[in-house]
Order: sequence, then structure tokens, then C-alpha cells
Amino acid sequence: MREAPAKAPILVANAGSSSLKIRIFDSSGATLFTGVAAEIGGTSQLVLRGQSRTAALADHAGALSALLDAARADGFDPATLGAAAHRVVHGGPDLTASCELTPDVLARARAAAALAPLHNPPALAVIAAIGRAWPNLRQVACFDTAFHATIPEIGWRYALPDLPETRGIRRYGFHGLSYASLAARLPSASGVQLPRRLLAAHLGNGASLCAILDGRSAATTMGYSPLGGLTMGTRTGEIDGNAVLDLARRVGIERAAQILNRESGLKGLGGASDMRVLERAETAKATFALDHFVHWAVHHAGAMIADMGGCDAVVFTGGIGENSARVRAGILDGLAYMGLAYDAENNAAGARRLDRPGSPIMALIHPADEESWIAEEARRLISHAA
Ligand SMILES: Nc1ncnc2c1ncn2[C@@H]1O[C@H](COP(=O)(O)OP(=O)(O)O)[C@@H](O)[C@H]1O
Ligand SMILES: CC(=O)OP(=O)(O)O
Ligand SMILES: [Mg+2]
Repeated sequence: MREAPAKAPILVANAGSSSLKIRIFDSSGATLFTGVAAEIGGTSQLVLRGQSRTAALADHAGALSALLDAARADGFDPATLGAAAHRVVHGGPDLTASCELTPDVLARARAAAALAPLHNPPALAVIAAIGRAWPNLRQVACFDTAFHATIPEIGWRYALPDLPETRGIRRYGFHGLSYASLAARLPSASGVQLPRRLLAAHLGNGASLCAILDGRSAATTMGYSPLGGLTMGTRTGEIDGNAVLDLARRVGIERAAQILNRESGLKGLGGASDMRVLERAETAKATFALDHFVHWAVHHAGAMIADMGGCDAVVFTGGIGENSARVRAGILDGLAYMGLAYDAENNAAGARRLDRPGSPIMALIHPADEESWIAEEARRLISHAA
């Protein structure tokens, strides 16, 4: 028997280009099940109860079904779910708030798929697979772009003419679910009031910075797609438009997209997209890739800080931001010109608070938790509409 939707468990799906993270939350926000499928598309990894094992997962639908089998084996009955909620990276120009997935919303998310080629298609595949398995289950989409809807036009507009053919080509910004949850939860997690001018750094496989002014996004480094801004695991970060055109002329659009999105960044420079591998390698190439990551993070931080008219705190989140003391140290050293002073021991230990007494700027670590934020959004939406 299905419980009333507002009380029933919610399944959250966070689909990446080659991964799928699933979490199931009960109505108190406690996690009932967590599972991750990685390297989807061949010999894949299933991470369940902290243990990793190989599995053949051809696509995201296959990964979903393997993860739900594991949830069933743990005693969870998917028939009790009240809703499924999804991270959809690109909402396009119109989807600027979380919403229930209606045919119209789905059509708009499909239209935005070309703008986030690594992210939207897998999320849409998972939405479709759940729709096939449970046609009556309510589904909610939460967009990475939504938090940046507060950026003023001068910030989001490229200097392009207003032509029919340039419609929709603008900066959107991403990692918004991570930034929204950080802005909402940092005060209770760290015991400090939300700093007025907060430089947030989401450093994971994708990496970006956000200028959070009075709790709202004022600027961010990613633009039209999650390719722009910082050097990333496999993406270039900022690159001149004419260089992109020239690359497409040389190798064709498909191959150029592959190079820019999947073969560049840390992987292209250092031979591996995984920061842990680069840190261990200690080769000149690996060190250059790591230094490139830090250099461009500091470079773009300058722009974010200027857009806020200064900075009261820096906060690190995401796999690299939370775990790489070396990257954090590089970025914090690069911000020393503002007087920021941090405690090297606290940084090495990954403490929540990194600034030294007397530093005019705070430095913090905050664990990213997009999934529980998505679950809260979904619960709010379905209980509102119930
Ligand atoms: N202990 C660690 N030290 C350095 N880097 C780490 C550590 N743990 C994870 N990372 C890095 O975090 C990145 C993945 O971040 P994550 O936020 O999990 O990615 P995604 O964007 O796929 O969600 C990888 O580059 C990985 O190497
Ligand atoms: C938007 C984006 O870059 O996401 P991720 O970091 O999960 O790749
Ligand atoms: Mg991520």
C-alpha cells in the first residue's frame, strides 16, 4: 500500500555523464538507501554499503535497475515510493525553479539537452526508465541552473547581437543545487551567520565558483554550458570562441565536442582526470595540470570577488574542495593578497574552519549534499500540490 505522498519515501537520482547516484530518503530526511553506479557503459562499478564491485552496466537505465535491485535486497520496496526527484543540470532559459515533471517540462528539459550534453541526456534516460516502471509515480526535476536566475542581465548576457539565431545563447551557470544548499545550510553547519560576500568553490569533476551576495547568486564562472570557467576533470574551462570554431573546422563538430568536454582539463594536461591520481603521480605533467587548476581558480576568483565588491568568506565544497588539502592551500595562497590567512594544520586535516584568528576573511569547508537538498525540494513541491 502506498503511503500519502507527503509521508512516503523519496528517491533522488543524480545522473552524471557516466555515473548515477541514488539515495532514498524517508519523510524525516534520513537516508534509507544509497547506491552509486560509476563508469557506466561497459565494465562498471557498483558501490553499495561502502563496498565496490564490478558489474556490466550498459547504460543509465541498466544502472538504475541494478541499484533498485540492491535497494530491494536491502529490504526497501520501491512500490512504497511517494516521488522520484532528479538533478537536471540544464533547465534552459525558462525552467528557473524546481517543478513537477509534466509533459511540457520534459519537452523543455529535452530541448536543453544539447546545452549540457554530458548531463541532461542521462538524467532524461533515468526519468524515462522510472516512468516506464511506475507510470503513476510523481517525478520532480531540480535544475542546476535555477539558483543563478538572480544574476542580473549585465552578468548573464554575452555581447552578442539580439538575433533569432542567437536566441538562448547566454550564460546560465551550474552547480546551483550545491550552491543553494550551501547558502541555506552553511550557518547551521558552521555556526556562523551567512557571510554577506561569499566566494563558494564547488570543485569536483566539474568545477565552478559562485559569488554569493546576500545569499543569492551574483555571478558564476560557468556560462552557456558546464564547459566554461575553471579548468576541470575533462573539460577545458574558458576557451576562446574562435579556437572552438577552428577545432570544429579541423576535426568536425562531434570530435571537437568530445575533445573539449571529455579529453581536456586535468586529463588533457596531466593524463588523468582524478585529482588523487595527479597528486600521487608527482610527474612534471601531473604537477602542471594541478598548478593549472589552481592558477585558473585563483584567476576567476578575482572576477567573482570584484563582482561582490570584496569578500568576507571563501568556502570549499565538492570532491576536490572537501578532500584536497593541496588544492585548497594553492587557492588560499593565491588569495593571500586580500589578507586571508589560514591554518596549515587545519587545512591538512580538512577541518571545517580554516582561517587563522585575525584573518579578515573566513575560510571554510562545507560538504556538498545535492541529494538531500533535492529531496527537500521535492517534498515541498509534492506536499504543496497534495
Ligand atoms: N581524498 C581526495 N584527495 C584529492 N582529491 C579527491 C579526494 N577524494 C576525491 N577527490 C577528487 O574529487 C573529484 C570528484 O569530485 P566529486 O564531487 O565526487 O565529482 P562529481 O562532480 O562527479 O560529483 C575527483 O577529481 C577526485 O579525484
Ligand atoms: C554541472 C556540472 O559540471 O556537474 P558535475 O560537476 O557533476 O559534472
Ligand atoms: Mg558533482
